[in-house]
Amino acid sequence: MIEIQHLSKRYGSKLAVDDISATIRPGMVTGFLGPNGAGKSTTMRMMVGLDRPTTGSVTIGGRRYQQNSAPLHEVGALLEAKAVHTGRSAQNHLLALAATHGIPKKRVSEVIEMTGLGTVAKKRVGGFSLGMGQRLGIAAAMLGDPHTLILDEPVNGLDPEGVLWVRRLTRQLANEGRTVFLSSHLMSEMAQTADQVIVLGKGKIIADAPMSDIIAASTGNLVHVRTPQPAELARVVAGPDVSVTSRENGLLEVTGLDARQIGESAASAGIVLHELSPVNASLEDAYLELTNDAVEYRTEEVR
Ligand SMILES: Nc1ncnc2c1ncn2[C@@H]1O[C@H](COP(=O)(O)OP(=O)(O)OP(=O)(O)O)[C@@H](O)[C@H]1O
Repeated sequence: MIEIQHLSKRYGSKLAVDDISATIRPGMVTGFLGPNGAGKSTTMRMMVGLDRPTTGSVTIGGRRYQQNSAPLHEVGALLEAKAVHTGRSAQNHLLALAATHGIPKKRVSEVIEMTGLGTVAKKRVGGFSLGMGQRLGIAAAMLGDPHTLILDEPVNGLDPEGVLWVRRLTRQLANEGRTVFLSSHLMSEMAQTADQVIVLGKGKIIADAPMSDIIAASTGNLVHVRTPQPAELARVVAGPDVSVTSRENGLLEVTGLDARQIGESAASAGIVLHELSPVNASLEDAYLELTNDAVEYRTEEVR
């Protein structure tokens, strides 16, 4: 379990993380979502003691990272995939890491196997692609067989097969009862990976909810109705939770009823319909809407 309490981080005049509190539970995959610059990496760095909080605290398994006597057994983290001595082979990098943490050599072979690095384990890390670097980073995070995994953009640079692999691996680790916390700026990726999602925007938490709730909220029941009798239709569908908005030439936007209910009301009143179409906002739209005010760097629209 990771507990974040009133955590803030200021860099000069920039408040990168702004008083956030959250609990990240074991046995599930928690996604950490937000646009570039939202403060995800800074939060994750504070979790593992690489950055010092300006205020507040983070504990993992009830202790601050620095208080863990065997941190690699408690927490595995992938933060900067390429933060590796590039002259070494992947295997030697992992062996050195294992040796300094009292981890047996056998475990190195296991994580190499687990991350699919077998064929490149003896190659110099300097020549690794971004994807292979990510796999090596995940191998290093897994070395101590930790209870908690913190992965910053783990699918970055991976091919589709690699993305699927990360998804299965994180699911398996969560099923084993571990705490799995991973960041992404892609809603589509998170939708398929995370059980719970924390959305960060400009250093603040703007949502902390089960993924299924976020998906359900994004598919509200807006229905487009086109009819030559808009006033009559508005009258027959009227109700306390129903709203009807008139758009251009006979198009009505109805919320609060689904297409079947509207169609049946229209039929029983003898109203002609030219169009009856449910409009489902995509999950990506919901995410953009959620983070719209919280985007740090906006690309100017090309004219
Ligand atoms: N060492 C630093 N010094 C000054 N500002 C920093 C530092 N690290 C991060 N920042 C700023 O803090 C804010 C949050 O950055 P952070 O990297 O945590 O965001 P992020 O959500 O991880 O985004 P990305 O996906 O782009 O990495 C940004 O405005 C960034 O420029």
